[in-house]
Amino acid sequence: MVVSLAWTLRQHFQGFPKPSDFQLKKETLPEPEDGEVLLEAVFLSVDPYMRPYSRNMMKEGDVMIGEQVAKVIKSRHPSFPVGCHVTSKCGWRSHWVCAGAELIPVLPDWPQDVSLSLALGAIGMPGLTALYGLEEVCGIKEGETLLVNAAAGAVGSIVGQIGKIKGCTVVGCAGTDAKLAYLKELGFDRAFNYKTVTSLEDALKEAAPNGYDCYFENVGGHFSSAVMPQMREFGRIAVCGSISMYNDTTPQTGPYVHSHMVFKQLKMEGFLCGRWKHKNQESLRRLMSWLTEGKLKSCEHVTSGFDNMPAAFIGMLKGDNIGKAVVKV
Ligand SMILES: NC(=O)C1=CN([C@@H]2O[C@H](COP(=O)(O)OP(=O)(O)OC[C@H]3O[C@@H](n4cnc5c(N)ncnc54)[C@H](OP(=O)(O)O)[C@@H]3O)[C@@H](O)[C@H]2O)C=CC1
Ligand SMILES: C/C=C/C(C)=O
Repeated sequence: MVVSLAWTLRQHFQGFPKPSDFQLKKETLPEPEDGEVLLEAVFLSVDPYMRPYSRNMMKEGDVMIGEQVAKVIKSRHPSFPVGCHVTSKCGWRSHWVCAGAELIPVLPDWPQDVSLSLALGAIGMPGLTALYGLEEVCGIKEGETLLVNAAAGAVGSIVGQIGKIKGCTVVGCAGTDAKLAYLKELGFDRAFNYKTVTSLEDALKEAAPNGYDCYFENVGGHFSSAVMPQMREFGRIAVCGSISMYNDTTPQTGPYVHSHMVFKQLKMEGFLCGRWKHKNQESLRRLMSWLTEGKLKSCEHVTSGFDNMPAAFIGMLKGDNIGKAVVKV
């Protein structure tokens, strides 16, 4: 019998999440039955989607949703022997018993010198999101100008680097000067701090005087309104997220995009990375090749200790992270 720790949602978030919204509980787990395994968390992910999804998918008292890299410590499933690593969507739990069918093994031949935590970042859901947003939604082409916001984060940092791999001019925005320095290290052509520029409109114009062909949208709200007039004709906008709106208590309103959409003949499409899950294995291999060839770099903001899950989540929403925010147990 194993006693697991689990972080639950004590009460729905009102505005910005706070530590008292979470509660740590103990769960006694059964022994694994045939076809099941016992998992022990190694790395847990904290992601922006947990904020909006908590409202739609969870009730108070539920275990926080989320993905982790876990080690199999007991097994009654032949495909998942003791000692192997998997990704599991079992939430903010230290241990879990589940059917093997619910698990995704990490890529076979995972290089020894690549941290398994990247299965939650560059070689995981955020990396896939960046790739699908650019290839499937934007249909990005060599020579185009790409804009990405929240650019130093898990998704944005991969978006910009794939943009460079594809021969584009890449502009990124982020919220600290340390993040801008990181974007330069990654090869972004231009970067600015959206918090300190005197005019967002002028900063966007200065970074790309001829406008943007593709806009990878992570932020939404006012930022989005400033970009629309600066899209080029036949521009494409991949709406990946809108983190500037997740903690709003009253919805933001306009300006509205319609006239720019019409007269510039823009295409704007929201997407969830799961739409292309049939391509994930091939896509993860491609991301791993870029990483091992040195074309793709990955940075992580690692918080130590399962006890610190809420602090890591709140810190990520505040913008503490450069690269992917993860918790190491
Ligand atoms: N559609 C899909 O399938 C998926 C969508 N997403 C979305 O992609 C976006 C990025 O996610 P991810 O890379 O994991 O997260 P990040 O690692 O980028 O972390 C969040 C970052 O958002 C920025 N941020 C926070 N608040 C604001 C604000 N009010 N205005 C502007 N920026 C803000 C902060 O950076 P800074 O210091 O620069 O402000 C912070 O570091 C999110 O919108 C998320 O919901 C993510 C995965 C899948
Ligand atoms: C799967 C993730 C979705 C968002 C909106 O973050």
